[in-house]
Formats: sequence, structure tokens, C-alpha cells
Amino acid sequence: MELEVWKLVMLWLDSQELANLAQTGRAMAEVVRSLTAYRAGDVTQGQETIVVPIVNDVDGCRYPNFSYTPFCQISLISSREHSRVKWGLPKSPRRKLVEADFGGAVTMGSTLPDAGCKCPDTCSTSGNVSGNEDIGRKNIEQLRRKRRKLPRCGCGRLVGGQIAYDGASRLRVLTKCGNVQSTGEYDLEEGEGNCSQDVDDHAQMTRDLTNQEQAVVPSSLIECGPACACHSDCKCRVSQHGVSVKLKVVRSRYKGWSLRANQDIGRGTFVCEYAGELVTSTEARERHREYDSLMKWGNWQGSALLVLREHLPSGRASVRVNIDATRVGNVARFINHSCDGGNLLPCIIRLAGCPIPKLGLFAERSIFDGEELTYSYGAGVTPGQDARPCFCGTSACLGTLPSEFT
Ligand SMILES: C[S@@+](CC[C@H](N)C(=O)[O-])C[C@H]1O[C@@H](n2cnc3c(N)ncnc32)[C@H](O)[C@@H]1O
Repeated sequence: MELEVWKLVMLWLDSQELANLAQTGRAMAEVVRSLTAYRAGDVTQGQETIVVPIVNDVDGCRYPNFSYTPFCQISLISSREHSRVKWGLPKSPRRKLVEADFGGAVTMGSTLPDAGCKCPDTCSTSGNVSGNEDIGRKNIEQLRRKRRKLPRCGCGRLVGGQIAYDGASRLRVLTKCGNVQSTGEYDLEEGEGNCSQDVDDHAQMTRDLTNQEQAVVPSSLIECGPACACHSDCKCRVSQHGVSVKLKVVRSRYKGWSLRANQDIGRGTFVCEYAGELVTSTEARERHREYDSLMKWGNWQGSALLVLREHLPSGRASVRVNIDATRVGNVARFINHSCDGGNLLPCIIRLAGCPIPKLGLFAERSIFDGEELTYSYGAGVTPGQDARPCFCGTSACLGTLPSEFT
């Protein structure tokens, strides 16, 4: 069909016009090449402080089709409109990488005024000592004295009250079997449990939260948020500055795109949050159906629709948040599943004054430069009949990807 049109056009053009047309074609090809290079040079399109390159040594696919957003945004389109939008939402304006706008948007009319801290600049919890301050035992007394002058802050804590971050802003890691491993810092405030006490508390807490021994048990923590008085540089806002480590998006042979470390990453380091469109559960179900049918039709790499459920100790879900990063999302949308739980630890993060929790992804162990970043899409989820094959390649591989219709 196209060939016939081309012949028809050529019949109407004289040689000069043909030459002009060829020149225009070359110029347009150049523009397309530079746009492709720009897109492939940084998947974030300049919206993170760190450039994330795209590498493909496998096939001709230059870059993935989606629009980048550093933080979750509320979806303004219905599922019917959504199915007509092929290439994400209109690009969001360049943003300052502090999450005030996200917090502001979702807390409209529902800000919890008393939930935040009143710290003047940066918060004072024992885990939030500046990374430059070397906390040797001999300095503890000195720091204690310094702290007494500052207001005590309730932010930067795990569920249960333990300090969430160490002095270098690393999560005090909760492992897959549910133990906290201290990263070696000291708790400084009087009346606080020591590290071994934390281990016991967390082991108990995670036993309460799940019956599945090997499940990844997301920890839950609270950071300073829109209701707090402290500055955006506060040490209790670790997850609010976008991607924090060097990453790259790499094409893989069997799993489509994947996310890899582009530097060594220390255990407990915040890698990124899972950002995308926040959608209602009805909308999420409609999109799930749409993605399933797209999958049946062809060479589509799959959805990045994540359902975050927070459970009460009884096991009953208390909060459900649907984040769809398929058309609009951040680097987390490239993270593939691993049946052994992978090297990332999902952690529910609440910002003070913001009722919608988000999902942070932390290094569960030391990760080496070039290693693929993975986590489990759903431990204990029984795959349905048309579950897709899993290529995680681990000895724990169950053969199919976890998926459930919720
Ligand atoms: C959130 S996306 C991950 C990025 C995706 N690979 C891409 O190219 O955009 C989830 C999709 O990736 C693919 N995927 C993820 N983990 C996989 C695995 N272990 N084996 C096979 N495919 C996988 C599936 O198609 C899944 O629906």
C-alpha cells in the first residue's frame, strides 16, 4: 500500500522537487536520530539528578515506550481514555526533586496538622546524625549532650518506633526472613532499645505480619513530610529526592528491559521509589484486563501495575494503593521479578501528613556494579492458568511469574 502511494507521489514530482524531498527526508532522519540518542542517553529525560542511560546489545529496540515521572502522580484520566493514550500522559513540567508537590496534592483537604514534627531545620533522632559525623563510642556522650538541646522527633522511625536510618542514611536492613541487621551505628538516645533489642522486636513484628517464612516482609517506616516544619534537606527525608544511585536500563534476552546497578551499592541504601500513576481499584482492575489482553495479542513486554497492600497484624488489608507505572513511571518500572526475593527490599514509606503511603526500594545486601536489580513481585501468590514463564534464573525459580487478579 505504502509503495503505491510513493509511486503516485513520484509521478507528480519533477527532479528538482524530488531532490528537495530527499534533502528534507535526510534532515528529518537526522532529527529522529538525535531525538533517539537523547531518549536513549537518559531514560529519565533530565527529570532525576542522576542520568540513567539505556543500553541494548540484544536487538533493535532503542528505548522503552513510556513517560517519565520521578514521583507518583494522581491519574487524571479514566480507564476508557487511558486505553486510547498510547504513549503516556503529556510530559509533566520539569520539577524540583523534592516531594512537596506530591505530598501537597494528595493531602489536599486531609492534611494531618499534628502528625508532623516541629524541628527547626533538620530532625534529631538517633539515626539521623549527619554522615560526616563519625559516631565512635567516645563521641556518644558529646552527641547526647548536643541532642538534649534539640527537640525530639518522632519521624525517621520504623513501625514499632525503632530508628529507621543509620548515620549514613541507610535503612537498618530488614532481611527476607524478618531480622533487622544493625549496620553498626549506636542508638544514642536514652530510653531507646539497643540493637539486639531491635532485632527481637522486628522478628516478633514480622512474625505477626506474615505466616510465610520466606516471604519478603516489607518494613514500614515514617519520614518527615508535608506536615513537618523541617527543611527539605532533613535527614528524615531520605526517599524524597528521587533516584539516589547510578543505574542503567539494559535490554535482556528473555525479560525485555531490566534495571542494573551502574555503581556498587551499599546494603540499606535507598535506590528509588516505585513511582507511577495512582489509580483507584476499579481503574486498576480495568487496566489489568487491558494489559492482559494486550499481552495475548503480541510482543508486548507486560504491565508495571503494582498493588500495595498494608495489612493489620490480623492479616486484614487496611490500605490498598494502586500504582501503575506502565505508561507513566520511573526507573522502578524496569525492575524484573526474582523468585528468590532478589536484592532489593520493598519498604512502605509514610510521609508525616500524607495519607497515601508509597513504596521505597532499598538494597537488601551489597550490590555490585553491573548487577541486575530485582525483587519478588509477590511471594506466596499462586499463579493463574495463563501465568507467564519466569526467567529469573535462580535456583528458587518457580517457573512462572506471580500474578493475581485483585
Ligand atoms: C515491571 S515490568 C519489568 C520491566 C520489563 N521487563 C520491561 O521490559 O519493561 C514487568 C514485566 O517484565 C517481565 N518480567 C519481569 N520479570 C520477569 C522474569 N523473571 N521472567 C520473565 N519476564 C519477566 C514480564 O513481562 C512482566 O510483565
